[in-house]
Amino acid sequence: MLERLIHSLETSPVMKRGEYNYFINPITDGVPLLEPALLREIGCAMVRNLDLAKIDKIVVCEAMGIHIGVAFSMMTDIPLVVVRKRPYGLPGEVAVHQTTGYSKGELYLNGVAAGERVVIIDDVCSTGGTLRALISAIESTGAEIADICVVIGRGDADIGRPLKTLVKIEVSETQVRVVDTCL
Ligand SMILES: O=P(O)(O)OC[C@H]1O[C@H](OP(=O)(O)OP(=O)(O)O)[C@H](O)[C@@H]1O
Ligand SMILES: Nc1nc2[nH]cnc2c(=O)[nH]1
Repeated sequence: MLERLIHSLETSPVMKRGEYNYFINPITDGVPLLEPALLREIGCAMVRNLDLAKIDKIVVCEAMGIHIGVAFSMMTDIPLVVVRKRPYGLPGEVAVHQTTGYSKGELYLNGVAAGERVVIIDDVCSTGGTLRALISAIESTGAEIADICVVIGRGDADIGRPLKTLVKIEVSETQVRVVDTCL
């Protein structure tokens, strides 16, 4: 279990984005190639690790939450909401600011309503800026966040809530090391 993910991480190249050591991996970048078996491995691990009782919606963030969210939605039959990086101007749309280790932008949430129970999933949590933005957007709708899970955790970001990770990594200038797993 998780052998494919661990192998793909420990063979990931690392590049500089400013001062930030950015690892490149199929799950977090879609390149060079996303193997179905890797996606299945992650979907199964998420189903095992998340509390899915009475969940109305899965919330993911564009872009690299989408393939994970699609796999998870098809395995659980729970509908998927994609938080986008451009506005649609629909009634009730919530805009929040996102800051990561190497970028800043706006996120736009549609399709989540007061009283609903949602889970948030994403590819990676590093500074926690994206998850904090998603949490703030969902809280402002009056929906309840039942669980949060990322495939990869790097660092010890505080998102103000419990965070489940399938694997934890350390990233140096040249290398990714898996230091813990959910198993
Ligand atoms: O914990 P953080 O520092 O916020 O980093 C994590 C976020 O960074 C990446 O998103 P990014 O905004 O780079 O966009 P992408 O998904 O389009 O690659 C990734 O998909 C996470 O959502
Ligand atoms: N691919 C990739 N996505 C990220 N999102 C936040 N940090 C990283 C990183 O180092 N690599």
